[in-house]
Amino acid sequence: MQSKITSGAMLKAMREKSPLVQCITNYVAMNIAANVLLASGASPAMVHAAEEAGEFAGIANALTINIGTLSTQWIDGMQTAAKAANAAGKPWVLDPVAHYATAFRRNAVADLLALEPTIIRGNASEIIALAGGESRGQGVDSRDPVEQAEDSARRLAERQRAVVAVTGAVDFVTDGESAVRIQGGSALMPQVTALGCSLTCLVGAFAATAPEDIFGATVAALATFAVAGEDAALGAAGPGSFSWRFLDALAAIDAETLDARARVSVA
Ligand SMILES: Nc1ncnc2c1ncn2[C@@H]1O[C@H](COP(=O)(O)OP(=O)(O)OP(=O)(O)O)[C@@H](O)[C@H]1O
Ligand SMILES: Cc1ncsc1CCO
Ligand SMILES: [Mg+2]
Repeated sequence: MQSKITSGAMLKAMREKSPLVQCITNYVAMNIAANVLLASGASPAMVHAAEEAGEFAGIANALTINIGTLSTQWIDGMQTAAKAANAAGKPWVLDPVAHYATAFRRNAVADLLALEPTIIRGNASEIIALAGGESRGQGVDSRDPVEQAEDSARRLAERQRAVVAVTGAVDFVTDGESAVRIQGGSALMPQVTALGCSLTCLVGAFAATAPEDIFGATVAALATFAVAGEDAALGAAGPGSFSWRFLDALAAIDAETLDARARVSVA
């Protein structure tokens, strides 16, 4: 299903709404992800404890769940929040960080998939493994090209009835029927930790803005990262200066620029 409104219009609407996004993310990502959301115009809250995660999911406009630094207590919070989001009809995004690495992660992700995430966002190695394929991922880092994950993404999207976003040099988004590729970004992006985790949170912000157009919302979030990544790379001396330039670029990008520069093509 192709989106009826542009990524730029989505960005504008997201900023007008400034959605509250409950991010259950890892210790590495918490700070950068919150800053990415603030710079983009959304309102992040890192709330993960089982005692409150479900209640908070009732308040938030969207939920994102990332298994990067997992523990049994965190899994309780994730499941409670996902169930509450489902009960309240709110979209939620799963980021299956390195789920192939250990049995603990595999089991946690299988249980979360059973709770039917609205969107799954991962790197190529994660998506290949999630669809049952043999991935070459090393820890949290992808070692597979996105092109190799495209069939896996389509299968996973069909199986889960979810939108699947695979990120890397050229991103790929599919709902199992339609698919697009998004070019842009920078080779410096995978050299800064947790930008993928941060993108997962931003996907939540766009999904909260356009729950009726989850595919278009996902594309808009990825396109925003792609254009901001290009801008941040200009003049960046390396991963360090890229990192702060990226926040500035996210804050500076406007709807017209996004629509003029987003490179989204039907796959
Ligand atoms: N080689 C590249 N060239 C351009 N953009 C890239 C490249 N690699 C990644 N990106 C971009 O970086 C962002 C994060 O995607 P990535 O696939 O690195 O996530 P990830 O592996 O889950 O990251 P992390 O686990 O560190 O959070 C996306 O916007 C993606 O398009
Ligand atoms: C480095 C790292 N380790 C666990 S989560 C994380 C952030 C990138 O996925
Ligand atoms: Mg990741």
